[in-house]
Amino acid sequence: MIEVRNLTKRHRGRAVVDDLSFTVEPGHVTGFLGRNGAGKSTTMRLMLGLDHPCAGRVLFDGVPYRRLPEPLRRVGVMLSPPAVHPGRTAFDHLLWLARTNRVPRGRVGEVLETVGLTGAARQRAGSLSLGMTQRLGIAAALLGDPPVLLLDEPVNGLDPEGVLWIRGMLRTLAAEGRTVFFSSHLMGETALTAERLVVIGGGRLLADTTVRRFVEDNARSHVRLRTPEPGRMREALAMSGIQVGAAEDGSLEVHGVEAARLGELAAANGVTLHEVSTQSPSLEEAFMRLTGAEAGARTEAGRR
Ligand SMILES: Nc1ncnc2c1ncn2[C@@H]1O[C@H](COP(=O)(O)OP(=O)(O)OP(=O)(O)O)[C@@H](O)[C@H]1O
Repeated sequence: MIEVRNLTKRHRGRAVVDDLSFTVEPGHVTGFLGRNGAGKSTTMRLMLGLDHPCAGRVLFDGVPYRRLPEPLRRVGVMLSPPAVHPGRTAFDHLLWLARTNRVPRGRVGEVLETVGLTGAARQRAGSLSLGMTQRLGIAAALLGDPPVLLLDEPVNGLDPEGVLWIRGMLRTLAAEGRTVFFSSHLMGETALTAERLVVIGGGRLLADTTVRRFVEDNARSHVRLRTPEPGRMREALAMSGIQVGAAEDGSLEVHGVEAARLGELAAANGVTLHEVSTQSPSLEEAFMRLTGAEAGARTEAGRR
């Protein structure tokens, strides 16, 4: 479990992480989302003791990172891009990490296999593709078989196959009872990978909830209507006091009215429909709505 308590960091008097508190539980994949400059990297650095907080603390199963006796065995970390010596082979990079952390040598081959890098074990790290370097970073994070994983943008640089692989990997690790926390700016990917979300804006906590709840709370579904008679459909809707918007593809968008009612209305008015479908909102829509509202509120507060 990771506990972030009242974490605060100021740079030149400005709070970039502002009284941030959240808990990351084991057994789930938790995504860490925020717009550019929201404070994700600073938070991660503070979590790992790479930066000193002005206030607050972060505990990994009750212990601050710096006080963990064998950190590699307690918290697997991958910062983006992974820090790898370009002249060392993938194998030697992991062997060096294993030796300096009292991890058995045999574990190196195991994690190389887990991340699909066995064939590239003797390749110098500097000659690995971005996707392979990410895999090597994940191998290093897994080396100590830690109960907690903290990954900064683990999907960066991975091809579609790699993205699928990491999704399965993170879910498997969480299903094994580990605490899995990863930052990302890819909403679609986060929605598919994470069960829980921590969302920050302006260094403050905006949401700490499940992906499903976050979407339900921050975005609404709507009905899409496609018709060869948009003018007549608009008229029929207007007669019933229903407001309608237009999507970029020319279809009509209706909020707050059930698809069945719209179909019946079209039939009653003799309007041909080619599509009546309920569109579920995406994590991206929910995120934009929440973080947009929060950024607007901060701008307003700044003006006052
Ligand atoms: N050493 C520093 N000195 C001054 N300001 C800093 C410093 N480090 C970070 N900041 C500021 O703190 C804010 C948060 O930065 P941070 O890199 O943590 O955000 P982020 O959410 O990781 O963004 P991104 O997705 O762009 O990486 C930014 O406004 C940044 O300019």
